[in-house]
Amino acid sequence: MKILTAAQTRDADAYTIAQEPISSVNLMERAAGALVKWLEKHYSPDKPFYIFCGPGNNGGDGLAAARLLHQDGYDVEVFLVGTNQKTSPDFDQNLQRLPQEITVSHLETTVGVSDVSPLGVILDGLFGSGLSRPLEGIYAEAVAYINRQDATVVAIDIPSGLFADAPIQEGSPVVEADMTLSFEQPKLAFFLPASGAFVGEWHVLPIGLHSEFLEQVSSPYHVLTKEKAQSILKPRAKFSHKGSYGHALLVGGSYGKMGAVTLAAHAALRTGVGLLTVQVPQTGYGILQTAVPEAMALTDDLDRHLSRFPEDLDRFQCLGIGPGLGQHEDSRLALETLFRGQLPPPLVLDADALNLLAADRTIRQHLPPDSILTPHPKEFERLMGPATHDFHRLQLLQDFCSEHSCYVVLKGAHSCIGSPEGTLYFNTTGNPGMATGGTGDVLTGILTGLRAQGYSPLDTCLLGVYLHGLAGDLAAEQEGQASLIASDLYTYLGAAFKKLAEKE
Ligand SMILES: NC(=O)C1=CN([C@@H]2O[C@H](COP(=O)(O)OP(=O)(O)OC[C@H]3O[C@@H](n4cnc5c(N)ncnc54)[C@H](O)[C@@H]3O)[C@@H](O)[C@H]2O)[C@@H](O)CC1
Ligand SMILES: Nc1ncnc2c1ncn2[C@@H]1O[C@H](COP(=O)(O)OP(=O)(O)O)[C@@H](O)[C@H]1O
Ligand SMILES: [K+]
Repeated sequence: MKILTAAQTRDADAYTIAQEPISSVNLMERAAGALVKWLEKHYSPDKPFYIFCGPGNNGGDGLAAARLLHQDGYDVEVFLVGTNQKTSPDFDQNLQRLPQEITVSHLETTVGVSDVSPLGVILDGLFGSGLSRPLEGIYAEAVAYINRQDATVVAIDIPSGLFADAPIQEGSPVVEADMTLSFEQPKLAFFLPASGAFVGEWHVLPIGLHSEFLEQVSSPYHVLTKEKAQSILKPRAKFSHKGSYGHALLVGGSYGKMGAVTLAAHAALRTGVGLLTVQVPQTGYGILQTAVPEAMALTDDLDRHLSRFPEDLDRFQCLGIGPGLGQHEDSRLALETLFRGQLPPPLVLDADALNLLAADRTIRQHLPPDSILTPHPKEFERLMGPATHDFHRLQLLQDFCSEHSCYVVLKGAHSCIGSPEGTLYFNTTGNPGMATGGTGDVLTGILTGLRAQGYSPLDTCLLGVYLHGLAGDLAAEQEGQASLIASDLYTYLGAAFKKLAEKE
């Protein structure tokens, strides 16, 4: 699913109005209808609704929703905020249509306005994708008032005060929504930490924008959906054998960090890879053979850290390097020798492999094309320097992928996969239970296992990141988020594969 900019959304709107054709006010009616249908499904008529409307079409949506909820027997109160300035024509029309019985207050100030019922629902229709500058005056006051209330806050289209596709200044007024109901497409801001924190849970409500426009419009930003991940998944053939599913090599582990490569090994095996070998320093031999009997072990000459890669790399279809590797100079030299030598098998690089890469710009120039890198934001910062804001970080991600012809998984609540063409995919699975040590190592194992099976680098990232998050969601359903640990992710990977394969 594409993510459109605010300007593209306006164009989609205009195209639909002209081509369907439908009047602008009827398109608003359709949006409000979708909104109210969702609200009525989730909130019973004993919940009072407090609807805050600004001067634009977002306020118009709020007014239309007020009328529809009222018609269906809900108790509705409307607050008009700063609407003594110029209002949009569709706002005006919906204000005229508002039934007389609905209480309407014009807010000039929130001083003295009593609190709403904590059992009620506030609909935030102050501003939508038309926001052009930070909120001030009565708008900022209304945002502060909404944020003080204990009622559930549902934002229409986007929390007021957020820009759909641009950063907000720190401390500027933004509605803190529990839920955001976004028309037709999610906004880019939903996926990024600084702005996404205001959005709460979000849902997309289709409002029938013209499919022709949505198909032909070009956007570098995509949502990684279940359908997309499902389309990548390959079934296993009846007469296949372990030779059909690739041989992966994981290289990592050092004294005190054998757990990382062990987690990755379990995860690689659970992706269905045919064979797995793990290269560890000597201290790791017994640990690995005991913890992961399905994997073959190779040992380094050294006891506590790695200093070389196996000679016969050609027999592996993917090489995953990094979990627990450490940053010893010997390991850095081994990486440099690997990069400067014959083209190695496809690579997945994580953790200390990335830190070594960041510390030495000359090896980075030899990064083999089509490699997969999986930094968290701090590792990414070491590679690319600090970003001034989340949107800038996306630009840096695109620059890195295109400069090095590689694929980067920038990990986070919505992990973002960048490709050399500049396309970015935002993941939708996963939960905060996964913010615990070792979950990134599991991802490295998953990606290494999938890549060894012949998935393209992009498909490996999309399928692997989706499954990793889905395994986390299934694990959290059973174990809860706080108690989730990294090994739960590979334990639930089988269930994630099954769930992904299910047709709805
Ligand atoms: N295609 C769609 O997605 C549809 C969108 N609709 C709604 O329309 C909204 C967009 O409507 P608008 O473009 O009218 O945008 P807004 O409702 O966000 O209002 C923008 C208006 O407020 C002014 N403004 C912007 N920032 C301001 C600030 N900081 N202080 C004071 N005034 C400010 C602008 O000059 C403009 O007049 C969407 O978010 C959605 O709720 C629906 O009604 C219909 C279909
Ligand atoms: N709040 C969150 N919501 C969803 N996924 C998360 C969240 N926090 C972390 N994750 C996921 O957990 C993994 C953490 O990886 P990483 O930071 O490398 O951990 P480690 O180095 O301990 O293995 C990433 O895949 C990331 O996307
Ligand atoms: K809003």
